[in-house]
Amino acid sequence: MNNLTLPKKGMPVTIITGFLGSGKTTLLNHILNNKQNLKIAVLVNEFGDIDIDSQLLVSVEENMLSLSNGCICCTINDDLLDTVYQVLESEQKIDYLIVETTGVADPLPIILTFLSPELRDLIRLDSVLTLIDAENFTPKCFDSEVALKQIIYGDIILLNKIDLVTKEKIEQLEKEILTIKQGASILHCQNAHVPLPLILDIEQTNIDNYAPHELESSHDHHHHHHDHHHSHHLEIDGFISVSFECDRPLNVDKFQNFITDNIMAKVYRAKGILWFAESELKHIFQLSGKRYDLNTEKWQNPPKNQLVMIGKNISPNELRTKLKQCIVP
Ligand SMILES: Nc1nc2c(ncn2[C@@H]2O[C@H](COP(=O)(O)OP(=O)(O)OP(=O)(O)O)[C@@H](O)[C@H]2O)c(=O)[nH]1
Repeated sequence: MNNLTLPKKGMPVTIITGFLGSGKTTLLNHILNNKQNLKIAVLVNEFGDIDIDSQLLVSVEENMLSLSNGCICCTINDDLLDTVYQVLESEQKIDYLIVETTGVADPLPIILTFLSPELRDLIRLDSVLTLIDAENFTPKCFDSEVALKQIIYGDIILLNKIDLVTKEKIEQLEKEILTIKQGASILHCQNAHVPLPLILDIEQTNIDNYAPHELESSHDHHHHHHDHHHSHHLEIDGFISVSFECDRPLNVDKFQNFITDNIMAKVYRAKGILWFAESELKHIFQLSGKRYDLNTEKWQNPPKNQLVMIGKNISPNELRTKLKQCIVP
């Protein structure tokens, strides 16, 4: 990152957006692993009510801030402001702030918060990066309005997971993305590996692209752009999030059956930390679309199970009941 000369006016902020499972956390880890001496604060926001992402991130010590309580695009705008002030007032000088939105966040209210009078003289919104899952993306954007907005408001589109598709599919995806956003800047990547000078401190967000009435006090944003209430947080574009926690081990065979019989058919995205009676290791479960994997590492804390599942038309009670049947008696 020799090209970075920081800071310019105000602390730079990069927003990472992109649909469920597209590779946002993978990109954040890539940035944190290659940031060299840059002091980065990260703000992650989870759709589910268990904060799994911060456990999957490489350690950033005290500069890791988490907003779990729903979706930052909606009613926790004030929390977002407070958290940003906290970063700005931090005793150790922070060079850069990276915000990872949930996979179902509309990025516009978040962008507007950073461009609002409360923040725009203190920070500099550098760019909005949008991850796209090359394997699972469809032109209909999963019938999700937010997925479409993530592309429209992205300054750079990272077409990720290119290892899982053919060259022809990549070309076709590019065309589809360009019909959604004319003139989009698209980078291809695998495991979100892109040289950092191409994505950080690139000054791509142009405040002039946003109408003056949108750039008013951030306190008003969600009234203008969203009129849903707190209780709708976990149901956006028909996606609902179901969480499961328990401090007894699961039977691995029963869990495998649970995945094939229930999760694969109905759940679009799942992630979790799992404890199996048959293993002394911690298992990290990741599913997006039709693909899942289980990785292992050593437990650092007392073992337990934490799983978040996101999908449309899924029944929280049914999923939780079936998961309970996987617990070793
Ligand atoms: N094969 C392949 N897998 C990838 C690639 N990038 C990410 N993954 C995997 O895709 C899964 C989802 O990646 P994440 O980075 O957690 O996605 P995310 O956008 O943060 O997910 P949410 O926050 O839940 O929306 C993980 O299992 C990653 O290891 C890639 O380029 N190729």
